[in-house]
Amino acid sequence: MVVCCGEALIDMLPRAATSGEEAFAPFAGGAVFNTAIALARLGEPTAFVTGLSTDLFGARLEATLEASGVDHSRCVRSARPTTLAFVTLTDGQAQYAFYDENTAGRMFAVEDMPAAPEAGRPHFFGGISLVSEPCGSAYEALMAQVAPGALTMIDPNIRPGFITDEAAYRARIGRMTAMADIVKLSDEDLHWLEGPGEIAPLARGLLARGAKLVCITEGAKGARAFWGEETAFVAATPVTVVDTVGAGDTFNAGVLAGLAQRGRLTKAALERLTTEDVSHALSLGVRAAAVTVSRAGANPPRLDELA
Ligand SMILES: Nc1ncnc2c1ncn2[C@@H]1O[C@H](COP(=O)(O)OP(=O)(O)OP(=O)(O)O)[C@@H](O)[C@H]1O
Ligand SMILES: O=C(O)C(=O)C[C@H](O)[C@H](O)CO
Repeated sequence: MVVCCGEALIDMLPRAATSGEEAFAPFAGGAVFNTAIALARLGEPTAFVTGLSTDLFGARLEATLEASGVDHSRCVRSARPTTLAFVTLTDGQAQYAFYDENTAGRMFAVEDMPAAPEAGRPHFFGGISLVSEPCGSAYEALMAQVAPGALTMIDPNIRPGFITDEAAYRARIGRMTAMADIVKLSDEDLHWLEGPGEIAPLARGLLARGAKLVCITEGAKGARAFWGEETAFVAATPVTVVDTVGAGDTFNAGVLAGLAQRGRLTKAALERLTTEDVSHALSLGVRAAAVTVSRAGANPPRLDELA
């Protein structure tokens, strides 16, 4: 079972109203929520840890978790509101404005979890929860608790417009990427974190700081991976893009599910990665993400929708 830890929110997506005025429609989202849903729909046993509101949107998020078969028994319920993300689209490319003041997700605390963390299970972290406080500190502490005994993966999913204390955020992502066995970054995230330059040496810098596998996504081009002295590339699946919401999140689930299918989702097994393992994982990530970009909101695919 993979444990996904981070934000569940509502993406408000622009819709042309019949009157011609602007309107927004709610879709279940949050980077880590999307990864959890995608993993379960790809057939991997999945648990989700977050601060979940009991409001109308929280109930909708919980219903989506339930319908997708995600174990949500460790979510912290509260009457605080659900975090909202207002999305603008330019040629399908999403930009986000987040509203997380005093929300159930932002106020998440490890000590409020109804059951103890699942030590020993693979854990996934990321998203805007690593920017805000107090949840950022809570997820970092949870990662520090599980990382010595369990495989961990991080996708910081960097949203520069949302970061207020850049020095503190850079320090946190530096500590968490050094703790993680698998680091995923988009090419834009890689340059925001590591500066300008060729992708390969920047990715290898992350390997030198402790990661065993680094995945770099390049939008419509596809995705690359770096491990040991090796590298692999899988081209994106060409599709008609509706919106890119959840592309990277679904890709992450494909990578985790692909590694699990090859028996590589433990710290020890990750040391013995082969090109076939990584190509299988990248290819599942790329194919699943292509379905996500081809429909509205994140809404990741089930395994039987990949054909
Ligand atoms: N236009 C596209 N056509 C086909 N596949 C795409 C397209 N855009 C993205 N993808 C797939 O999704 C993967 C992740 O996309 P991207 O690099 O944009 O990640 P990201 O920036 O983390 O995404 P997001 O933050 O929107 O979730 C890509 O590697 C690719 O496989
Ligand atoms: O949770 C995050 O970090 C997000 O960026 C969430 C977005 O609103 C969206 O659901 C996924 O990219």
